[in-house]
Formats: sequence, structure tokens, C-alpha cells
Amino acid sequence: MMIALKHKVQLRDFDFRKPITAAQLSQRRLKIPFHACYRITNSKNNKKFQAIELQKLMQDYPYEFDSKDSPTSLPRPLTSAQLSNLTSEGSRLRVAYQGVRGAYSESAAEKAYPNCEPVPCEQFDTAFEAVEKWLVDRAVLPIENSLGGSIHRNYDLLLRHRLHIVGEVKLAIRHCLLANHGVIVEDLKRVLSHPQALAQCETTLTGLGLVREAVDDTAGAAKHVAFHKLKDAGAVASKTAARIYGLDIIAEDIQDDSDNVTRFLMLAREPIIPGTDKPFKTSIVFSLEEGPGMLFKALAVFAMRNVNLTKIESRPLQKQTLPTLDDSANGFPKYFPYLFYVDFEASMADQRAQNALGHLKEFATFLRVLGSYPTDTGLP
Ligand SMILES: O=C(O)C(=O)C[C@]1(C(=O)O)C=C[C@@H](O)C=C1
Repeated sequence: MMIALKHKVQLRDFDFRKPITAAQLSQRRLKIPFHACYRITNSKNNKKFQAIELQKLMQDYPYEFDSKDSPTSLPRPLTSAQLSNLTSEGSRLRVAYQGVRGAYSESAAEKAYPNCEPVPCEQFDTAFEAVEKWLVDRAVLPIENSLGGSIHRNYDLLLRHRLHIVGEVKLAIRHCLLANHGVIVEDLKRVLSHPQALAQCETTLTGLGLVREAVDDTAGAAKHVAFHKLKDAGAVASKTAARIYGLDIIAEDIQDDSDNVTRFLMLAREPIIPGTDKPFKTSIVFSLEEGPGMLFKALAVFAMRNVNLTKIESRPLQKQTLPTLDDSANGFPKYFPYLFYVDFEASMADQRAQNALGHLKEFATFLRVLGSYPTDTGLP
């Protein structure tokens, strides 16, 4: 099938096998999504896959493609769904995620911003920076999982960077054990995946007696196993990753609990205007003086206003993050100062939230609102 791309950017400019680094992003603004590059260059042998992918591409780019096999190349009318995912310049919203194609984070980005252009990034930091430097429009990053708990790195980065939380999205995580064609479970000695994914499949992997090897993301593990044609190693990743990297699914739903959900945050340069027309959540971070009952007092500002807390996380306060804090006020250095991250069920437009934070500010040594955003009330 012939496809003529009416686009200035050449596909050969991009190496679809590697996620973007912040350095690469700083060189150019991406015009063609990486998944498009991948689809065109890699779907040569599978006719059905090719047809579906081309159809998808033509939906995404109604004005960009000519196909000899296509019955018509007339432009299609824009839908309101397409409009809501356009940037102010009229291009598709570019959404950074950590990992390579087929990572759960990519699915989360697509769920959060349907019809967006997901942009893979090597590390969480890269995704934060890509938004800050205007190289992408948003980032979608995991913050907690129902089995594995918090993704601490992203809590720390939320404070280090100046992005705003503008939404959340919950994604059901269903892990598979993947391996190369012809490999059976008895051949496997090791298994590669993201540490969270390995932790979420603890029981199954222990039962199989497999040695765990941590890598940057689940899809990256699948890619590695496929690329190196490993016979003794499998990967814990999604069905999508199996399809993309041509691996067999040896076992499905191997997570310890069928209700395995990861919550992702949607991050932007600007905050959204908080409303009261639908359920909203607010995320804050604060630090306190040391002393008996200080945390109790802090949490009481919400309890006394009947504001429900949905999450509390404490992280070590690193001096370089908040250099203005005087940690030796008592005459000796404080070795274990903490930051408290709290999510509560109220919008910043709600008087109760404003009063609670006004009250907290009276005695907190530091307080920042990370975002006030609509709660994801849908099914994961
Ligand atoms: O490795 C991936 O596929 C990711 O998207 C990362 C990640 C995580 O960081 O927790 C996301 C969801 C799953 O919980 C497992 C891994």
C-alpha cells in the first residue's frame, strides 16, 4: 500500500525504537507522532494490522494522507471531540509519558486526552521538563497503584518542578507474562519489568521461581526480550506490548489482585479554574514544625470542616528542594524533616477548602497547592 506523506518532517528523521530524551525534544517540535512512524515502518507483513493502522492514521490526519487504495481523500468535518484535544495553534495535543510504546502510561495518556499525540520520554524528569520547556503540552504520569502503593519519585518531582495538576485518570492494569515464540514457561529463568509491575505480580512470579530484573518500563522490558530474542527471560507487560513487539502471551492477568488500578496525574503549565459543578479534588504539600500533635492539628483543619481526605503521603524533605526553610531553628539540625502530601475531596472554589488552607497556613512552615482538578469518577 502506498502512502504519500504531505509533511515537511521525514519519517527517517525519527528513530521509533527509542523514547525521546529532553535533548532531542529541544531540537524540534514533533509533527508526526512516534506511533505513526512505527506503524508505517513496521506493519509490512501483516495485512490486517496494516489496514487497521492506516485507517486509524487517516482518521487522525484527515488532511495529510493520500492513499491509492483509499476510495476518497476528501477532508472530513471536524468533530467537537477533536477540537477539545487541539492546542491553541490547532495541532493535536502532545502528551508526554514515561516509557516506550505500549507502556501503560501511554494508554493512560490516551485515556486522559483522547486523540492526543503521546510522546514517549526516557524518564519521569524528562516528561516534567518537556512540559516546562513547551516541547509538549501536557504530561501524564503514574502517582499510585492500588497494590504497589505510591510512586515516590513523582511526589518528589511534583515539588521540584512548577507544573500544575489539572486532572487524574485511573487505569486498570492487567499484566501478562510475555515471551518469544516457542518459549514455554518452564524455559524461563528470569523476568524483566518495571519494579511496580514486578511487585504487583509478586505471588505469580514467586510461584514460578523467576528471578526479577527491574527495567524502566513494562513495554521496554517486552522490547528488550524481543530485540535480543531471549529464550530464558520473559517480560511482565500489557497485551498491547505483546502485539507491538511480537511476543507470545504465556499467561494473562498475573497480577496479585484482579482489581489492580494505577492512578495517573495530568500535568500542565497552567492550572485550571476550579469549579463546583462536579466532584473536585485538591492536592497540596506542606511541612510542619516539630512537636507533639502537629500532624493531628494539620489534619484537623479538614476534619472540622467535614472535608474528606483521600490520600496522605509523607516524603523526606530535601534541603535543596526548599532551601528557605531554617531547619536548625532549635539550635540543632533536624535530621528527619518531612513533607506531607495530602489529597482532599473539595474544589479550591469551595469555601471550606479555602478556610481549611487559610487555617493550615497559620502554622505550616511551607504550603503549596499542587492542583485542584475534577475527580476521575469513571470505571478504571
Ligand atoms: O511500565 C509501564 O508500563 C508504566 O506505565 C509504568 C507503571 C508505573 O510506574 O507504575 C504504570 C502502571 C503500572 O502500575 C506499572 C508500571
